[in-house]
Amino acid sequence: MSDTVMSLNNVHKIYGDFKALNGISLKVKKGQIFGYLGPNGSGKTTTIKLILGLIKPSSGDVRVLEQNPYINNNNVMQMRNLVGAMLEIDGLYEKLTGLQNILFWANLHNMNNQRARKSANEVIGAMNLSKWANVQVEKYSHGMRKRLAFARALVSDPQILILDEPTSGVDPESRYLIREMMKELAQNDKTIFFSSHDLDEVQKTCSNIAILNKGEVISYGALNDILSTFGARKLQVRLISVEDTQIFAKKLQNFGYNIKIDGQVISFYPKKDLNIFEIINPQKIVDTWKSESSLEEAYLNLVADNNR
Ligand SMILES: Nc1ncnc2c1ncn2[C@@H]1O[C@H](COP(=O)(O)OP(=O)(O)OP(=O)(O)O)[C@@H](O)[C@H]1O
Repeated sequence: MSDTVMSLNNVHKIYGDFKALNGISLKVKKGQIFGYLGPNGSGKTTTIKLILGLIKPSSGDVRVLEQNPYINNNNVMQMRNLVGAMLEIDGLYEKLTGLQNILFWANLHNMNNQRARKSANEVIGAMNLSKWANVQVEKYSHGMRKRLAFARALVSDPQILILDEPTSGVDPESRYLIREMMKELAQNDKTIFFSSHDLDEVQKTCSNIAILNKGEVISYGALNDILSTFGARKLQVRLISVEDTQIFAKKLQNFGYNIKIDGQVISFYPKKDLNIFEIINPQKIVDTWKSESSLEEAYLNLVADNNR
């Protein structure tokens, strides 16, 4: 069997006359923590719903563990038992306790009572919710609900976890717990696919990413490859005076560049055809160098380039 556990091949999703996804192709391999990024409305949740079989693609092929998740047959039912999910709307039952919510889910996954109880207590403990296990969910804070929804996704010991913005709006403690749990799962060969707007988090957690913009994948691959390709493009220029820094900054902005100024240093991502010595007197430049790029810089510039 191939080590690809999920794939999308030229997937389109059209709502009325609006193209939410416009030919997405992706592969996610076993053991990867795969970050799915993109501005609001770029199609992340739509992709996640397709992967979970909650909606049907307009065209193209979606596979999870070699199955088409939208079809109902025995193979797909078995596949679903190997997938844990956490959506933005958590679907927790308010009047049930945290433990009851998880046991209910375990029951849907056909776990026997003994295994369900053991596993439920473990995942509740791992998410630091043991003291709240017997409290109704309506009394939980937002961060606690997120941790409980994450625990619920884990209870059946899934091979694949699909998470839609698992850490949005949670406190640093919950964020840390969820992040560390993701890393531990990946070390045990589980695969995690999650959408996020938290680029720092994605940089700390993911092995692979895809960046989506307006329903299209604009960057996709190993995070380190994307950062080093992008970092190689970042240029820093130190000028001899604050005044010269301002003049150079203005010229670059007139050319449409996003720049960052730190004292007398300007950093930006030059296009191939730019010769900086044609727009600033070389004698005004003290030094130029290339430097590392953060995911945030890579993301902002990739999306801006794509929107131009
Ligand atoms: N059922 C629907 N009917 C019509 N349009 C929809 C439907 N669901 C989503 N869309 C549209 O498809 C686009 C993609 O939505 P989606 O929720 O996938 O974006 P997203 O990347 O998850 O956004 P966010 O970061 O804000 O959660 C949006 O423009 C949205 O309005």
